[in-house]
Amino acid sequence: MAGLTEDPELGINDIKEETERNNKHIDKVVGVVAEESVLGERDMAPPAGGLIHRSSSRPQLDLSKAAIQGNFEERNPTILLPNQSDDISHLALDIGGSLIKLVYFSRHEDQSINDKRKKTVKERLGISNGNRRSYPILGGRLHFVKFETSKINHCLDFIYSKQLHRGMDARWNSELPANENTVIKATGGGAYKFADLFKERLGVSLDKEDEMNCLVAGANFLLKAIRHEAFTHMEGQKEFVQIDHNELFPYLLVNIGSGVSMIKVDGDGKFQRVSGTNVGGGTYWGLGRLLTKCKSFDDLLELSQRGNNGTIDMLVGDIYGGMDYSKIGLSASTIASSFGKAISDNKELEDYRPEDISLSLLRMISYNIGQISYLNALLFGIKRIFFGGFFIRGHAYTMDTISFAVHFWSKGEAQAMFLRHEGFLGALGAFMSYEKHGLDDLMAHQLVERFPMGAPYTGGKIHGPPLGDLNEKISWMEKFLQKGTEITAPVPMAPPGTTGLGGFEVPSSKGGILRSDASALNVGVLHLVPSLEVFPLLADPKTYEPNTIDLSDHSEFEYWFTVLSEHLQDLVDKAVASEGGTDDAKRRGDAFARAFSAHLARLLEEPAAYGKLGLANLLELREECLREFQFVDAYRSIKQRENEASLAVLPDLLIELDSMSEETRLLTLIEGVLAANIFDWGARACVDLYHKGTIIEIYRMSRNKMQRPWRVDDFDVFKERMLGSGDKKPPPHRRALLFVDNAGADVVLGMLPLARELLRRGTEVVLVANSLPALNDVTAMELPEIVAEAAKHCDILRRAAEAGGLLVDAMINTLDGYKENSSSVPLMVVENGCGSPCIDLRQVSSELAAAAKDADLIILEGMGRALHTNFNAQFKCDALKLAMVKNQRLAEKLINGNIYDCVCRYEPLR
Ligand SMILES: Nc1ncnc2c1ncn2[C@@H]1O[C@H](COP(=O)(O)OP(=O)(O)O)[C@@H](O)[C@H]1O
Ligand SMILES: CC(C)(COP(=O)(O)O)[C@@H](O)C(=O)NCCC(=O)O
Ligand SMILES: [Mn+2]
Repeated sequence: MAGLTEDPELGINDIKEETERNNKHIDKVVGVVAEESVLGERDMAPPAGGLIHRSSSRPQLDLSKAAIQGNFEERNPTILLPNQSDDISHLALDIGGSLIKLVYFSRHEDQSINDKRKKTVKERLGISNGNRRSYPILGGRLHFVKFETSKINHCLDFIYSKQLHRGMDARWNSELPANENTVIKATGGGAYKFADLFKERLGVSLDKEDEMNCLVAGANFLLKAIRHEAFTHMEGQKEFVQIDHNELFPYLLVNIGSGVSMIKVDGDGKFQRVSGTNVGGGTYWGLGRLLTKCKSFDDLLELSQRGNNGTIDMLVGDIYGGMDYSKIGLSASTIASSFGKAISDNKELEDYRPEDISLSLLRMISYNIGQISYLNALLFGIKRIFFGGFFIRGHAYTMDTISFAVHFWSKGEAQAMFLRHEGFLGALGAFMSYEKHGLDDLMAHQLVERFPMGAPYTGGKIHGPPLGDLNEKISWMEKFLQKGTEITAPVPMAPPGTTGLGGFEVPSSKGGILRSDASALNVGVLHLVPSLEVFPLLADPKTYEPNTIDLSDHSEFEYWFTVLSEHLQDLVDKAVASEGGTDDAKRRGDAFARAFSAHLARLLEEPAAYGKLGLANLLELREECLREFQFVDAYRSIKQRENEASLAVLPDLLIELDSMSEETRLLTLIEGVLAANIFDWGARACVDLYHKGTIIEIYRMSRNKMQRPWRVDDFDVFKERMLGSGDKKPPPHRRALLFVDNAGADVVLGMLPLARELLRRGTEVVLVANSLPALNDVTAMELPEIVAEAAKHCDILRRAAEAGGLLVDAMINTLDGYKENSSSVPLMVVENGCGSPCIDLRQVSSELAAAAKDADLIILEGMGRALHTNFNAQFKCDALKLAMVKNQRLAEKLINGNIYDCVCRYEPLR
């Protein structure tokens, strides 16, 4: 299998070498997946005995004279440790008998743009400086990688090449000498065994942390902080589970590494190692290697997929002459004795197929561990068992076998669960043990998992030296594709029925769905964004599910796979054009297309590879992928052109609106929002439409076609809330949050006039827009200028924008005489914290969260924000969801309607 790697900065070893050797022997490239890197000279750590002299002192954090930096009222102020001389590394290791696991942190570049809009919004909303957390986590990324312990030199070279052994400050400032007192937290036996080697090669001390402590700390962190970390795996079906923090304990943690530990966990730091077994991952790999001559663990696992253990295991039927032993509930295919047939006098090792041996061994060991785990769960009255360790390897058959054993023996009482970061528990725990990095209380909403290029294939492996820059990344992609055609083709499946279904009470993973390495899970990079918050107006954040479309339904995934694949070329063209169409842009465009196709192919093969996947995640993945190849804003010029065209007709529209009665005007405004939502460059049907007329023509056409009742039409209820009935005049809403969608007509001719109406009625309006570009969506950065332009033609908008501090720059010369308008309700703009056409309201900017506190009306607009996501979301205030459906299948599925049907769903707070 072609190997892309997990880490964004890593490339496949062979490919890297190819690049350096000027394209010779390209045929080596694909199909070879070395587990670890062979690093180029420039990345090599100094040889043993070299460079940095020893220091035996074991540094501690010096908290004396610790002081809060900046504002004391901030929730998580930065803490300065002036007397802290030793530089704390943000790398932690778990050096096990088989594998070295590495977790490291890289800091974000400081991206805070302190523009005036943000400042005024913050002042108005009474927020100081977000909620930055304490020293030194100011946002960053957590990376996960692994090496074989036998190749520890590659690991040392990797650490050296990334300068992970230098403390944070030294890494950030290359002028600073490496601090000889740097300590690295490490756990696992290798922390003792290799301490001297680390000192000699890297000049760092390993600060040893207890292994069990780390496993538990890692597991607790993952289960609390990462959404959908745990999943069940039965009969080939993965199901992600969200565990309530309050109901987490007690559980049994079974870590299947080289050996197996069973730990009863009762709380944070509260645990007891209750059992273990020496028959573990090392046994499978060790015995398997001897018996099959396999060269790698993955090969051994792969062999098992084609095996039939019935040729080597003694089955009940073998003993009972083909019959079941039904009295005690054993079918003829139950394994009576693993490897029992090998007692045969007339067969030698060579007479057995390696495939059969591997499967027999895998089943024996997995089943045995499942059974011992169950017994311990029974002994301690525990219902939940989490399995970790790299033996599991996300392998479907292994998980099914373990689940089966637990389910069978406990008669369904106990449940086996697995973890996406299976093998990294200890390393994460060691990482957590650094004091004062503030990570321990991070919440799920502050972590965003990303799968940068390199992610499509299995997680955590290092295949080559770190890629230095964008250029290396691109050439890696280019090389990859020259040979990597198989990446876009579905992975071939093993013929059905060859996976050895005859066996003990069969975990019924079908041969047909077990594919080579397909289910091994990808581990992404965790982005820590401490300023993200849960949207406070969600009725119930615990049950909130942003995605309307669940892509675990395979036909659904296939449909969207096709839609996104077909749209890809058009997107690449736009992206390349947005960067001037240069050769460099073309190269990046190609690389982007390859990377995104690779993601799609990986997901087609294993939809759960990146965790729980909804349509919103897929759309966001595409945007992330664009950004990765430095396409900042692919639709920039399209947005500009449409803004200008729309702003030119806005004055006429406003005059027309003002001539109407209140009632007609409200209807026309909502119609206008729906009609203008047709300008969506992400929808195939609409893009085809744009070739048929000018923006204004299409807008008119769209408006003329508006016919009530819309497919979902709650307008009358909304109107009553706004205008009342008879003499009853309801009070206006206090504050409305308008989640805007597309630039151009959508925002200018649709949402702005609606905002203006609300302002006129005395409602404060907050326009909520994307922090980063996505398709042709308008961003929070772009809005003030658009509003300023519109305000030139409209008093209401002008006064409100002034009151909201939006016109600080833009209107400086046109505002004489309108300086103070304290009487006007303000119009504000806040960013939503995301860069996607959809929105997950569990992760919004602190700015939006603050703005939400006084809001009693939210209006979600567009397909991405109101249909793909949040269609079923419930709020603590009135909510209006407005969108035109620009996709036939979605229209049929969601509203039993047709393309271009409209949704006006109003859900008043009851
Ligand atoms: N690439 C690999 N090389 C060796 N063993 C692997 C590999 N991938 C998975 N394994 C399995 O994982 C086990 C090691 O798991 P791990 O959790 O890292 O434990 P340890 O800390 O004892 O090294 C091995 O014994 C083997 O069964
Ligand atoms: C990406 C989008 C959600 C953006 O829609 P919007 O929120 O702008 O209304 C939408 O264009 C979409 O679902 N496009 C893919 C479907 C298609 O091309 O038919
Ligand atoms: Mn959009």
